[in-house]
Amino acid sequence: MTSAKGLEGVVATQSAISSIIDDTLTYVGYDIDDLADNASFEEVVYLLWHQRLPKADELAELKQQLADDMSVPQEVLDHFKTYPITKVHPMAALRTAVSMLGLFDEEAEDMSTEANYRKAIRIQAKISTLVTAFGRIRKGEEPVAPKSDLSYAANFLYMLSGTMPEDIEVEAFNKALVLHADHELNASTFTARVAVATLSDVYSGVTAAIGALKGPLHGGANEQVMKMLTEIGSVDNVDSYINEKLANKEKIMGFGHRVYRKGDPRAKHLREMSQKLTKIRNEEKWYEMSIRIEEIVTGQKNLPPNVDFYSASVYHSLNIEHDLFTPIFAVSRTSGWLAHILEQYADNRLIRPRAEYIGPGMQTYVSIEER
Ligand SMILES: CC(=O)SCCNC(=O)CCNC(=O)[C@H](O)C(C)(C)COP(=O)(O)OP(=O)(O)OC[C@H]1O[C@@H](n2cnc3c(N)ncnc32)[C@H](O)[C@@H]1OP(=O)(O)O
Ligand SMILES: O=C([O-])CC(=O)C(=O)O
Repeated sequence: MTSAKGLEGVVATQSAISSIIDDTLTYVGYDIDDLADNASFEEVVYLLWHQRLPKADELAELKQQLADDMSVPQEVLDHFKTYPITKVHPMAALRTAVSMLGLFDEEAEDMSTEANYRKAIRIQAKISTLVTAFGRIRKGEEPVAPKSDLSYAANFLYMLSGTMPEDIEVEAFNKALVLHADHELNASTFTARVAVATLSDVYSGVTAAIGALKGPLHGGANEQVMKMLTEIGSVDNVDSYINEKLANKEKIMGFGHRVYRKGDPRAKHLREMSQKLTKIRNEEKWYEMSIRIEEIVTGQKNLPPNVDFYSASVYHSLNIEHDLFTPIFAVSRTSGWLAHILEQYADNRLIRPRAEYIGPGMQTYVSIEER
């Protein structure tokens, strides 16, 4: 037996949801550039779950279902107040909260296709309520109830800030949600599929996936990018900061990718949004610093930015607290996780690879007195 470290290059499943071929990302055959420029997040959710774009009435129905299901059991909100709330990372809180949601879902153990689809809608609806409510409760503010006439993107921003978002903010946020929705067999999606391939329930799959997304080599990188930008502080400091990191062989967060070689097609959309929003906010330094970092890292290491790099300055420009960046990634990626979970159930086989054993050969047990 031979092993591929990190399963690099291993094709572990078939999927009809999204593909990365020659650095082109598609959702069900639609180019991500096309979707980023034209689609609403709700349309993308439908696309990922049904493998076709919705007709107008189907989209209206999904939007209605999502709006109807956004409220979260009071017990889950109250539970937030029992956490050491100013210290816990919001991704850790979200991981617990999604698991707890399952306790209040009467259909949690119903494994029928219909019940699993209904749970997908409920989880997608409630996850943005959870993130925004946590963001408020930890500051001593009351959660804000969603408005049923707002889009998913607008509702998130509204529930988080308590004020109506501007059109440009909704446009940027919707685009970010579309861009993050799915990405073939990334680590968190694989995690979700492994969990449910044991025929565990949907909540297990999403909870496990949140845990995998949290790490800085995956979704957690967007928060680390903002930490780095904040530490650098100004364009003048970029060169020395980045050169020192590279000389010390440290990783620059938001760069590199396991699959893309020429570059992540999502990054340019976020770069464009970052330029627009930082200009509107009169805080161009975040964009200018990012551009200079990109020049250095691509120039010296030939590593292009990934989706996490420019999303940081975009979310910062939307006045979102930095530790909520990864939970926002989770809000969007939940749609992809759920699509993969439903696909896994539809043609399931336990996922159980092998390990190449590299430990000692056969040994004889020695009693504790003789060791
Ligand atoms: C949504 C997402 O999950 S996108 C990815 C988000 N994560 C990040 O941005 C974190 C920074 N990037 C990384 O750590 C990596 O590029 C990953 C995890 C994304 C991909 O990792 P892998 O395919 O396993 O590549 P690996 O980590 O083995 O790196 C290969 C080489 O490139 C270097 N490298 C990779 N990424 C970076 C980086 N961001 N900065 C500097 N060097 C890097 C490594 O040091 C290594 O060099 P070496 O061969 O001299 O030792
Ligand atoms: O595909 C990956 O390995 C990571 C990634 O870009 C994503 O999950 O969006």
